[in-house]
Amino acid sequence: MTTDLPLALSQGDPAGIGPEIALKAWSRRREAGLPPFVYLGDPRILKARAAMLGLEVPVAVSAPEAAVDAFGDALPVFAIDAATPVAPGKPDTATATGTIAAIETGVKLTMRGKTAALVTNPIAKSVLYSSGFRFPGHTEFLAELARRETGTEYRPVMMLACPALRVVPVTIHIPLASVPGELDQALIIETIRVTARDLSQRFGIKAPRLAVAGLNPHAGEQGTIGREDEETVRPALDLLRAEGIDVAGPLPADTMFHASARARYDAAICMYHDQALIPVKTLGFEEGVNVTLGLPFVRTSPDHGTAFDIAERGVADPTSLEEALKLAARLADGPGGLA
Ligand SMILES: NC(=O)C1=CN([C@@H]2O[C@H](COP(=O)(O)OP(=O)(O)OC[C@H]3O[C@@H](n4cnc5c(N)ncnc54)[C@H](O)[C@@H]3O)[C@@H](O)[C@H]2O)C=CC1
Ligand SMILES: NCC(=O)COP(=O)(O)O
Repeated sequence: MTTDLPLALSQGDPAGIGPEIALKAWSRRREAGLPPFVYLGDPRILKARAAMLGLEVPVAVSAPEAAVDAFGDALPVFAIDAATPVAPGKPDTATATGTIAAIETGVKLTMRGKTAALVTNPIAKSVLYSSGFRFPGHTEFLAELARRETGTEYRPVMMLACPALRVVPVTIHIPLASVPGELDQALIIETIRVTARDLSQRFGIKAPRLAVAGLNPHAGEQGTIGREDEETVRPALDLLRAEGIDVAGPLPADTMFHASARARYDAAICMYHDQALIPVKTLGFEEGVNVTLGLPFVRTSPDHGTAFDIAERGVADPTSLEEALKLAARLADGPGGLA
């Protein structure tokens, strides 16, 4: 990373594995070649987790401006008071305020030039929803926080990437039964435009090749197995081709993800969450990264969730977080990324 700014790393759900993988990543900073980062969260929770798991990590409360210098000797923490006890593996709505505050702080620091990019630890959507949080996930919340900073509306697009595959779900965290109703040409067109632009401008892929999955089995089999692929997806792709975007499809999703099919595109555009995330997590769960396109700043995240089931055990793998930190630093530096 050429910038002298640290990355901001939000705490995520403190009852999950976020604190543990942050501690482990810091411990592996030299061998993993990690850029400096400042953790946004409650230092007492981090210290308690380190002690519980037997991780010898010094934690130093630090302003972002001092974090790069501090990083060699201690894990710098920009303190956000959680004001509530946390039990690993036991999600609690009372922690939502601190979780949300860490994300808000990360956006402010990054958009105001104090940190180079934002990396988010996983949140449990259900915990935040039960506290009244009205966004489906980070992706949409970050666009709203960016709008509050600049007054501009952003179209956030989720992309997950591992060395073998990049995927973009057009619809994200909605019930499967709602997908056909939510899919429309405007959503498909906007999602693909943002993907093509950011793959080119941020990832340095000059003319991105995009493969678009149909919604239905066999991409609708000429309209005989569902009408959406002919009536919604295909016309959207025709319009994008007329704009010069390299899109293939709608393609049968079941034959898009084997090795020789993957060699024909730079990203797969999928119609719903699991159509996109099953292949990418199958091919690269350990090193997969979630990156939000369409924002005026860089945001990445590990591909996994809060893993409450292992939060007490000390067995969480920090690799995906480490890859998210490295990708955030590369993207903050300019075009590069996983290309
Ligand atoms: N970026 C984010 O904020 C994300 C948040 N989530 C949230 O996470 C919560 C739990 O979701 P799940 O579907 O259970 O997925 P999960 O990824 O938390 O866990 C799935 C399985 O993978 C294991 N696992 C996950 N990360 C691991 C790691 N680093 N090392 C070792 N094992 C690991 C878990 O122990 C579990 O058995 C949900 O509330 C969901 O909303 C899920 C994905 C992304
Ligand atoms: N399944 C991906 C996921 O839950 C991440 O969502 P987000 O919080 O990054 O919007």
